[in-house]
Amino acid sequence: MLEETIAAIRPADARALADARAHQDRLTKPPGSLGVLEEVAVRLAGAAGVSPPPMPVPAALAIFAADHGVHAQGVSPWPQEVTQQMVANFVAGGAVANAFAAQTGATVTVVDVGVAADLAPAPSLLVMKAGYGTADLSAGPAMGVPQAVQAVESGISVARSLVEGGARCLITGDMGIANTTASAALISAFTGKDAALVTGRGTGIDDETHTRKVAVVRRALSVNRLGEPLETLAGVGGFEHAALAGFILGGAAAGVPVILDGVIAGAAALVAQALAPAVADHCVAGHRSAEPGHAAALEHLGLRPLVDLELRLGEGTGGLLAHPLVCAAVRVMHEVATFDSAGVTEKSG
Ligand SMILES: O=C(O)c1ccc[n+]([C@@H]2O[C@H](COP(=O)([O-])O)[C@@H](O)[C@H]2O)c1
Ligand SMILES: Cc1cc2nc[nH]c2cc1C
Repeated sequence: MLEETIAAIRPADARALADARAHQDRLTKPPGSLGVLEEVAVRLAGAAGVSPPPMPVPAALAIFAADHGVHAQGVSPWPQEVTQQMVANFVAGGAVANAFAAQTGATVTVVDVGVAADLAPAPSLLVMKAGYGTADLSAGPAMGVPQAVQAVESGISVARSLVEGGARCLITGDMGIANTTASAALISAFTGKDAALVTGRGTGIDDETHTRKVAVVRRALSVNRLGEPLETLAGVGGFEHAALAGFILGGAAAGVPVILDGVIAGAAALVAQALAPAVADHCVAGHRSAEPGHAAALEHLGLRPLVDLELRLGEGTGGLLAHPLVCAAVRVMHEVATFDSAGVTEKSG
């Protein structure tokens, strides 16, 4: 399933990109006046292979949840049970992600890919466990490569079934206490940036904890074999990173744009990009997280974040906030009159 998905991912279509740029310049606005939004619409045209690209509606958010053995190293101020408690909150509709999803009309699917407990069944909860939390990545591999592949394929199948159900835009979400440690390790491994530059304060840690967290990330990078992308993922990643990498690949393979949330999605997108370099052509960076590794990941992916509101929540919140901007960018391509059709005189010279 993974190989077939990677093989189905096409780079941006050059003809659709050129058509979209030309169309932007015929619309009744000074060329370039919509700034970054013009580039977003052009990107989506390239990804879809047609200009104008389809409207990215309806949108579907998938929140992948998992626990992390590295929590035992004291890298997060929150107890591990918060992961399962927040999953229950998502399912009950009480989290920020639920409010933002309602605001933009996105559906919410919650996927347990490795929470360290069995959760109460619910219609909006998919149970696709690759384990009950990872092993401590600072002591050895977080998971086996077969487990990583299983979680990646879970993400692919969630993307596929959302698209089969009618979704025309996928938004990444995550939940996992201590997952900013794994994110920093993945980002350092894939970008080559030093651990100290990409390790942040996650949910809010003091200086002493941050120093320990940087050391934990360094240890993770030295005790694990960092070679093939799946080996690196299995060594220092989390089950939600694996599933998110699959979700991103699955959306790209299905020809549906994927709006990335924060640092966890950024780390997962690096895995996806290492497996299928063209995948970034199908992604939009919803926002830039306050977590320092996120900017490094986005730079490596060649993506420019749409909003920067100093968010550091995860759950898909930054991706959800960007969705109306992406919709507006595409709507312009469908509805705005051209200089010819509206009889507006073009600039001279
Ligand atoms: O999305 C982000 O950029 C982001 C930045 C900081 C924290 N988070 C969320 O906070 C949790 C991880 O934080 P921590 O401090 O436990 O590693 C996890 O549930 C993430 O969704 C998310
Ligand atoms: C309360 C809480 C909510 C979250 N949502 C995503 N990560 C989170 C971490 C905490 C601690």
